[in-house]
Order: sequence, then C-alpha cells, then structure tokens
Amino acid sequence: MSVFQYVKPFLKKYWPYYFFGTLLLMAIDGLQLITPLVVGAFTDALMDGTLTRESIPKYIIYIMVIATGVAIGRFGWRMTIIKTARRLEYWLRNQVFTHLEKMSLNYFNHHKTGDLMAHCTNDINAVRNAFGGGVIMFVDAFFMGLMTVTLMATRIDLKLTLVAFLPLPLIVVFIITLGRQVRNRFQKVQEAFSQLTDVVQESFSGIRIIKSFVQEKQSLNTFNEKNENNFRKNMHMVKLFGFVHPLVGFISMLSTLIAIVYGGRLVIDGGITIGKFVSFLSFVGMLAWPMMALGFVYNNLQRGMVSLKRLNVILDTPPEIIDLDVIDQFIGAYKPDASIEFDHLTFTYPGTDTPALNDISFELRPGETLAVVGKTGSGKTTLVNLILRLYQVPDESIKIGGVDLNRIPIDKVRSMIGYVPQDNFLFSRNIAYNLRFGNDALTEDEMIRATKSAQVYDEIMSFPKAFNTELGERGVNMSGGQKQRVSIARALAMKPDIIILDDSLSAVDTKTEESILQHLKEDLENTTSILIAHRISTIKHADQIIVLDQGELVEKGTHESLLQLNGHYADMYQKQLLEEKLSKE
Ligand SMILES: Nc1ncnc2c1ncn2[C@@H]1O[C@H](COP(=O)(O)OP(=O)(O)OP(=O)(O)O)[C@@H](O)[C@H]1O
Repeated sequence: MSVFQYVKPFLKKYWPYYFFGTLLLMAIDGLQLITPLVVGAFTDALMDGTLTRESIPKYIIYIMVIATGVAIGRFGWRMTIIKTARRLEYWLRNQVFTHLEKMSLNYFNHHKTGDLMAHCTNDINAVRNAFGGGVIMFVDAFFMGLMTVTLMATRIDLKLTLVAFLPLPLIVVFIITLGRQVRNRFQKVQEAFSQLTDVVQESFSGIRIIKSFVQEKQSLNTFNEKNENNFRKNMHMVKLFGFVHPLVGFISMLSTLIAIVYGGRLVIDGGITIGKFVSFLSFVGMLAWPMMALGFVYNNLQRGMVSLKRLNVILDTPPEIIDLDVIDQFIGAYKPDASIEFDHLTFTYPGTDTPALNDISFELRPGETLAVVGKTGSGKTTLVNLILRLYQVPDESIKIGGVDLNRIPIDKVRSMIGYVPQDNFLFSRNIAYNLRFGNDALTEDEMIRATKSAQVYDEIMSFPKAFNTELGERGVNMSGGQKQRVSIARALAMKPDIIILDDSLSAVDTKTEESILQHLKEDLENTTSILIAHRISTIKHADQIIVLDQGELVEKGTHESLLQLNGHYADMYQKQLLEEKLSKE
C-alpha cells in the first residue's frame, strides 16, 4: 500500500492550491533573480560613466516593483501552500481521532494515552511540515538553484559558473548523508516525547494516589528522568544541526573564494565587466541557500514520511467491533425489546488464555432486575462490558430482544443502555453538561427529576452555581458518593431501556441506597436493570440473582432460593450479617 493512501483523497481535492502556489513561488524566484542583474547594470553604468541623475529613479523603480511583486507573491503562496498544509493537518487529525474513537476498549488497553497523543500532535505536525514548508522549500530551492545557475552561465560566464559551482553540490550530498542520522534521532525524539507525555498525563490523573502515598518525590524523579531523556534526545538533534550550518557556510565560502580569485582575474583580463563580477558574487551568495534547502527538504520529507507511516499504522488497524450483517429492520427508529439472554457465553480477553467468563447462560425479561454478585475478579464487569459491546462478543451468545447482539447496530445497543461505570467518570465541564451527556434534549425539569431520584439534587442545589457548577478534572471537587450519584442521574436521564449499575451504590449509606432503588423502580418501570453489588441489601429484592466465581456461573435464583441452597450466596449473606452485628457491638 502506498504511504499516501490516506492523504490521496485530500490531495486529489486540493492539488490546484499546490499548483498555483508553486507557480507563484517560481514567479517570485524569477523576480528575485532580477535584482542582482539590476545592481550589476547599475554598477556598470556607474563605472563606464553612463549613469546620470535622471536614470537613477529608473533603478529605484525597478527594485521597488520587484520588491512589491515579491511581497504580493509571498502572501499568495502562503495563502495557497501553507493554508492547504494547515487544512491537511486539520483533516488528518480529524481522520485519526474519528478512527481512534471507533476502536474497542481492547485497543486502548494496549496503547498508551501518551503515545496516542504524540501521534495526534507530533506526527501530524511533521506531516504538515512536509506538505507545507517541505513543498515550498523544494520548489524554491530547485527553481532558485536552477535559474541562478542558468543566469550565471548565460548572462555572465559559463566557465566561471562551472568552477565556482563545483564545491556546492557537496552541501546536498553532505546533508542527505546525514538524513539517516536525522531519521534515527528524530524517531528517538518522538519516542522520548511520547514517554514524557505519558508520565505527565499519568501523574496528573493519578495525583490523588501520588499525594496520599506521599510519592511526590518519586513521581518527580520519574518525570525528571523522562524530561532529561527528552532533553538529551533533542540535544542530539541540535548537535547534528549545529554541525550542519558551519559546514555549509564553509563550503559556500569555498565557492565565493573561487569566484573572487577566478572572477577577479577575468575582470583584470577584460573577460567580464566589474558589474557582471558584482552580480556573480551576489548569485554565488544566493546559491548556498538552495543547496542547503535541497538537503533539508530531503530530511523534512523523510520525517514527514516516517510520521505518515506511523499514522497509517493507526488508520490501517480496523476497529475490532463493527456493524456487520446488521438486520435491516434496525434501520430507522426500530429497536428490540429489553429482554436479555446469555446463551452459553464463553469469553476470553484478547491476548489472554483463560476465559474471563465460561459457559454463562441466563435469561432476563423486559423490566426485570438481575443482580450479579461474586468475588473480585470473578467476571462481573466483563459481563456488562459485553452487553455494551465494548469487546467483541462471540456470535449468538448474547441476545437482546431475541436478536443476536452482533446483528444490532452498535449505537442502537448502546443508546438503549444507561451505564453507570465503576469509576464514575465525569467530564471536567459543568454538572448540566454531564447530565445531558446521553440525552441532549434533557429539560431542566427532567434534570431535577433525575437528580432527585439519584438522591443528589439537594447537594447540587447547595453548590453556588447549582447545575452550572464546573467540575474539576475528573470531578475532583465532588465527593466520591456525589460523583456516584451524579453518574446514576446521568444514566437515569437517558430514560434507558436497560440500566446497568456496576458497583454504583458502594459509596452511599443503606438508607440512601434504598431510596435510589425505590426511585429506579418507579421511574424506570419497564426498564431491565442489572445491578452489580456486594451488599445483600442492594440485591435481595432482585428478580434474579446470579453468583459468579472465577468466570463460572455457580448459582442462580432469588434471594430466598439461594439462601436455601446454602452455597456461595448463603455464605456471603452469613458473613455480612456477622459483620453488621460486629460493627454494631
Ligand atoms: N482488559 C482485560 N484484559 C485481560 N484480562 C482482563 C481485562 N479486564 C479484566 N480482565 C480479567 O478478567 C477477569 C474478570 O475481571 P472483571 O473486571 O470482570 O471482574 P469483576 O468481577 O468485575 O471484579 P471487581 O469486583 O474487582 O470489579 C479478571 O481475572 C481480570 O484480571
């Protein structure tokens, strides 16, 4: 596959901008080259005494016209090439972000946030540089170089041009030879930057843990280490470029030296005029830049290609979970009923050997409540992650409304479900934004109702700006219990067909818990509920309770029937009774 496969549609659409920009650039290069000729003609007129006071304004006008033309042209190519490169940056970033959003949780479990952020910033910048500055430098250097040499050879002296030009290609060769080094070091700079981003991101999102474990010093050490590594990798790059400039200057000095020695002799022998000699020296000075630029362009394009390849890897990775074989009836507003059936479901996380869930079967009718209990790591969260299709589910093993989950469009499944995750993530926007997250059309009254049902309304009203109170990153200015209840209200506000509470009542007292459950029943009468919980008080009224143990469904029934069974559930119940008794004593 071509490295340009993903940018091809963009280039197809926007190539005219590059075309006109290139034409403008070439026109400017042409204009710029006239200046030394004007200066040369001026010198000759001065030397041979033909320069008069009246002819001076003519030279001034020439130079002014050229300068104005160059200024307009420069604006023109900025507005074409640079603008298009910025547009490409915007377009590519959108593509990468949109693609990443489609990836499954598994992808994010295996790719660090810092790396992904580096791709979305550094790599895309490198591509923009190649398609903006790179293109400009290439056109500029190539035509400027070509036209300068042509003018020198035709308007001044061919032999002098050849001799003076001799050392200059060394610059191109030298810079291209360094290209390999540049690529290697650039790759290392990118890696160092993404490691640094990772540490910064983790340090801030885990700041509470860092502080509570008094690990600020260690955290700072890790940061310093990565920061220093980033600095060192950048210094390697700086050293490389630091070496380039003096050497290029030296080589171009050789050309000037040859021009002075050989050109001077030509002037003495009457081969060329002093004016032509002056023009020639200006031309030699102007040639060092195109030679250097050609080398830089090569490296700039190489960097851009390295980054584009890395972005291609992301874009080439297909989302694990996609809508295939969707049943036609789901096109439009139709949705299945909220019954849920697990039919011998066995699921193993990608990259692991042991199934997290093994041969799970149960059925839940619309409006029923299922409680899921089990020790930590027994597979409770996995079970609900699969209903949400956050991981790829084996065909025919989960059904909603009697239809295989894999044949219902993903967005339809997810919009049926109000999910309250274990981590109660809230966005660092205001409370209203968070409540409206799954339901844009949520009215103020509905917001009040949802928060009242989740028993958090009074607390929100006590905040200075009520629903408009801004939350810090991850809602740090709210207590754990408040965050939990806002998350519940967010799910309730969706008026979902299925509601899933993953250990979402752990931070509230039993009385508040009872009120929330009561409201759930009243507000969401026909909603199928799945409650993952540890407290018997949360689950004992459920229509069905399943007990998971190491991924196996070991018990199924109601509170009473499971107590009679005298197994895992009864054991858990006894332990909780004992704990309660002890805590009261
Ligand atoms: N992304 C993952 N990749 C690989 N294995 C995983 C992943 N997530 C969970 N597991 C494993 O799957 C098993 C079930 O985990 P799960 O989170 O479903 O348990 P749980 O019952 O919800 O636990 P808890 O009560 O602690 O939340 C565990 O052994 C866990 O290590």
